[in-house]
Amino acid sequence: QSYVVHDQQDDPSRKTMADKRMKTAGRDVECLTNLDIKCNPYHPYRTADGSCNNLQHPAWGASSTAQLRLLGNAYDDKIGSPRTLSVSENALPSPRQVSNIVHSPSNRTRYNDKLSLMVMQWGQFLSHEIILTSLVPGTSSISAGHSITSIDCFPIEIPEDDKHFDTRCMGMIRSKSASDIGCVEDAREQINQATSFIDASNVYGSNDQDQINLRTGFGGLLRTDGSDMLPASNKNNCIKEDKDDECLLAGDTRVNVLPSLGEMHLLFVLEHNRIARKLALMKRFWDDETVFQETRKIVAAEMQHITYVGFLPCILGADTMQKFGLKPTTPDVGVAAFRFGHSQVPHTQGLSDICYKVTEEIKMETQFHNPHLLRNNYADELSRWLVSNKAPESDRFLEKEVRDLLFLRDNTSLDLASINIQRGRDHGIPPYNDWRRWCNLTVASHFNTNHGGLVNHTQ
Ligand code: HEM
Repeated sequence: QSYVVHDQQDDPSRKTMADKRMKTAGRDVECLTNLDIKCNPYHPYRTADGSCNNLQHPAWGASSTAQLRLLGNAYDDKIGSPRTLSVSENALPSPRQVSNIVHSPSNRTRYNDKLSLMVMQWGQFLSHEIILTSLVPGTSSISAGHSITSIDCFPIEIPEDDKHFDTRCMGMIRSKSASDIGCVEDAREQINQATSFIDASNVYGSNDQDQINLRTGFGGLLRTDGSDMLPASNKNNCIKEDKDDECLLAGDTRVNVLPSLGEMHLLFVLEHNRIARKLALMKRFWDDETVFQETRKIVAAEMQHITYVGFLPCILGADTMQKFGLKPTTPDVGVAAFRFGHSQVPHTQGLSDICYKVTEEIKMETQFHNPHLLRNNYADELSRWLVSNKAPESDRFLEKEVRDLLFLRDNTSLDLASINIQRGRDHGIPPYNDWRRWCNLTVASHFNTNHGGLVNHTQ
């Protein structure tokens, strides 16, 4: 293979797109269409935003494009109104009520004897690699504000007899509408801010500006804090202990959500720099851009390899892998199928010593948006804990820490199961039985929950 380097900045068509992205960086996203993009067919590397992967359809898989559907939408009005708002007999139960009956943890967590917690952690890291659904600007789905002022608020009703929450309402904001900003016509669609390919965009960012911010500009290296830790971010998206405290910066904004997720980001930044240093020694005439792009290519290939050789067979099984010829993930997975990993989330963050003995188990609810464990040099201990402890079974149960105590702060928290259900309605995802029909399965008339609940609520 020849390593001809085309400087993206010298390519006028790329410049136009980079300029457009620069304008939007740090602000609300715009959407890209095939018409916006002019590709250089000779450019040897993936673009930062995933455009031009397919020269005939340059926007396919690019960041800031509308998400696709396998089945048509199931909005109440077929345009964008969630089914739950229906006053007809089709009105749906509160997601929290469903969550209480279906997803409430069983007395004892079932563990999978074959899978370590790293399978869960890779799942989350990978899901952030291929999907970041834009929310309505200026809001955050994690804010549990109870005042409903905007049509984009989509709060979750909490039943009066709820055992955990004493308020009647859990805040949720609708995903941004791609239709509202002219990305698509007709019905409401959602936007993916990440590239859809496994191209390590969660390590390198999903647009030109983010990628530039993450690079040192010399030796092809990515930025660190100078001592093998992720660089500091200027955003306020984590818990700060004092005014000088800083959150972590990575290619995906969710890096601070949990220390074990941040640890995966750190691992890949260090891996990038390890390879870049070796390449720079071997190819002394390569400039920063060439070392960076060649290393990025190798790191993305590593992520693909881990996903297809390690992760997917654990999740899908060898037969399904064979049957579908290792097919890449399909549309709709982000809001529907891929959230299966929420049931594999454990109830702690743990540390293991060099003999892989667990030395500490820390309550999960103290660790959300709290990067201090990682920053206090526990990265190795966290990694050892992830690879040597069993993952909870992938089932319908979510641990209390994510079902009652998600993002706990000032006595306010959220339920991830309720949010998943409500998000499905927000996106107009068709009901369960439509998916069973699509998979050639029989239609279910009730959930056999062993709790005696939810019969006739299969809509
Ligand atoms: C480790 C603890 C985890 C926490 C605290 C967590 C939390 C969250 C939250 C708060 C959301 C946004 C919900 C919304 O507003 O709709 C979300 C989305 C999502 N999660 Fe998780 N999650 C975790 C693990 C996982 C795992 C293990 C997987 C997969 C194996 C996963 C896959 C997803 C996917 C695909 C989305 C949708 C992303 C998007 O559309 O932007 N998560 N998660």
